[in-house]
Amino acid sequence: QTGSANTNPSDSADDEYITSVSIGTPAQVLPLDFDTGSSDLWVFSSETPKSSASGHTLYSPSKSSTAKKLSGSTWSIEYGDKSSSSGDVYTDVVTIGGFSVKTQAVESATKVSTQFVQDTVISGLVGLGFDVGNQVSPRPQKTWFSNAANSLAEPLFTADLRHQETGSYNFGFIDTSLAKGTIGYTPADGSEGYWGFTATGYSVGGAKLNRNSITGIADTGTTLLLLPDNIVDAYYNNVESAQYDDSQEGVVFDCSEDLPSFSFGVGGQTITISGDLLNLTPIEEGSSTCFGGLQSSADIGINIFGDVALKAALVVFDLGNERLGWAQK
Ligand SMILES: CC[C@H](C)[C@H](NC(=O)[C@H](C)NC(=O)[C@@H](CCSC)NC[C@@H](N)Cc1ccccc1)C(=O)O
Repeated sequence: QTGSANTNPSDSADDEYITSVSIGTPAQVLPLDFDTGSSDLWVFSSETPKSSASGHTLYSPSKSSTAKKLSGSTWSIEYGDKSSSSGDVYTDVVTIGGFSVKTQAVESATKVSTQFVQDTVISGLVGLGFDVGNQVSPRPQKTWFSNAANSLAEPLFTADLRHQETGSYNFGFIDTSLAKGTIGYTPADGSEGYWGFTATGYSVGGAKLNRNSITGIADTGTTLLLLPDNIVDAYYNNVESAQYDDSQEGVVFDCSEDLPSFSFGVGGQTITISGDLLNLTPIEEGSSTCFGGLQSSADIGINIFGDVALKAALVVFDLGNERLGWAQK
């Protein structure tokens, strides 16, 4: 068995990618953010305070004949951007891309931070990280993918995120036609719950890759490519108008400037992110100053290959072999 779900950018800056997920009987369809950087499936629900829930699609367990309260279980999660949510837990049938998991832990939010309240394009997250990262207590729950893996043709999923167009999350198979290049595989370290890996080097503007390795995580739930200051500086030294903008908390530049590409080595392949993909968006509607897709990871303490990097590739999250595959698109 396999599954295939379309995913769409949430806005003109590709801030998030939205995928429809069916929960319960009859199906309640919610727009969710698939997040390989976390391991909890949580949703806005009938239990979310009305003041926080307005504008969001809600899951109502009471309207699902297959919903069961996981009594005594609660969850609470904090994200790198200081956003957070918490609540209680149900189990219900969850269908993604035509594949159903009958008894999936669906974490219902009784509290959500302002970032989520304001982000009305999504009604929750589907954690696609490793189970060790799940935050349900007293008994941690499995992710949807972990529950599905044994029934899928292959215990893997792929992410094909695209700039301003529809992409896909495929489960149980690799559609190699989505990529131009060969898939390069490298070991994945799931010990922290993330999809951790090491890139073997990098270069700016198509130069030969150096051999300075970069260890980080592949995180579909993070918009940017977040790397160490020395690499960020090496890149923006090639962008004449680049400067750090305190209010934007990042490097900005003239939207009219042509940006160099950024490449990194992984699994014997080279992934090149075009300059266009590294110009994320004007800092505000109609501005001629643009915000960079590559920013510093110094404040977080971990390097994050977020959507800006993932958009350049077909990425294989191979749980069965504990490895990540990357192919140029
Ligand atoms: C460092 C951040 C906290 C403290 C840390 N939490 C994490 O690492 C969580 C699981 N993952 C995340 O905060 C990040 C990975 C950060 S690596 C430190 N990914 C998921 C995030 N982008 C999800 C999201 C999506 C849309 C809107 C907001 C947030 C922890 O629990 O220890």
